[in-house]
Amino acid sequence: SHRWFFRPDKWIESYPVADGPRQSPINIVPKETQYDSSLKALKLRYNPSDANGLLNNGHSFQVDFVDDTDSSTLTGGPITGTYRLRQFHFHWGASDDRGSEHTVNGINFPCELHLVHWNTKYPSFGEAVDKPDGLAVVGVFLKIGAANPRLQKVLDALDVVTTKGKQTSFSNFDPKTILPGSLDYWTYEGSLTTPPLLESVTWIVLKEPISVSPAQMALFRKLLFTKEGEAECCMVNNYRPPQPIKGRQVRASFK
Ligand SMILES: NS(=O)(=O)c1ccc(C(=O)NCC(F)(F)F)cc1
Ligand SMILES: [Zn+2]
Repeated sequence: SHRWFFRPDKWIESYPVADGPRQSPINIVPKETQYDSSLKALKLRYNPSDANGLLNNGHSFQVDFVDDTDSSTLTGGPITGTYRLRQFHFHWGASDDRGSEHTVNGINFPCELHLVHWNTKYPSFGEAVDKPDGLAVVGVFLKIGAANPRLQKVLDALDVVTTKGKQTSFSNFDPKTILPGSLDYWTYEGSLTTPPLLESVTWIVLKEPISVSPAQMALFRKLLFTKEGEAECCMVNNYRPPQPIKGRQVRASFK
């Protein structure tokens, strides 16, 4: 079943950094975070025409962005300089009681969105991905509620990328439309949550979730981990559980 396709407990065998000092995700305990008045507001400026395709990569699906200019960027927040949007993707569960990677007071959300950005002090994403200040990922929780019309355009494209390796055209989409009203965030130094688990990510987790309906969650769960022609295994529970905080400080941009 899907347990054989996504085995976070096995990753240590090939990626010793799996039990490193700054692994992600983590459980966020708001009462243990520290408000930092020096944290700036997040500035997300995305150009919808940079959206460039949607891919089932075998462990999630991602919407890729053209990142050869500074037309879709993240600035401000806890970071210095300019980070370019590379892709966004999601993690979700087999049922609505789990699926997110970060948790808040031990609470799991059914889904979590990650917007992946890389530091333009490096020449490319590939050069940035293994540097301690190389990436900045904005995490957004999805909680069960009313159907989210802004999400629907992404979900409607999934029926043609059911199997691993399938991709489809996807353009003219502004990720700002799937962000919550408030950009209040928690931030900490962490890692990629999938192999190679590189400790290169400044995490920026938004406090306010966006909504998703049960019917919309069912669309995520129609994807497969497997390639066309292989015995089908549904793409669910593609989330890594929270990792040890190891003394890290989680800062809050809000009181
Ligand atoms: N789930 S996450 O932490 O946002 C996350 C973000 C990006 C990647 C990624 O690009 N892996 C491919 C690479 F770079 F070659 F390693 C993996 C995980
Ligand atoms: Zn992710």
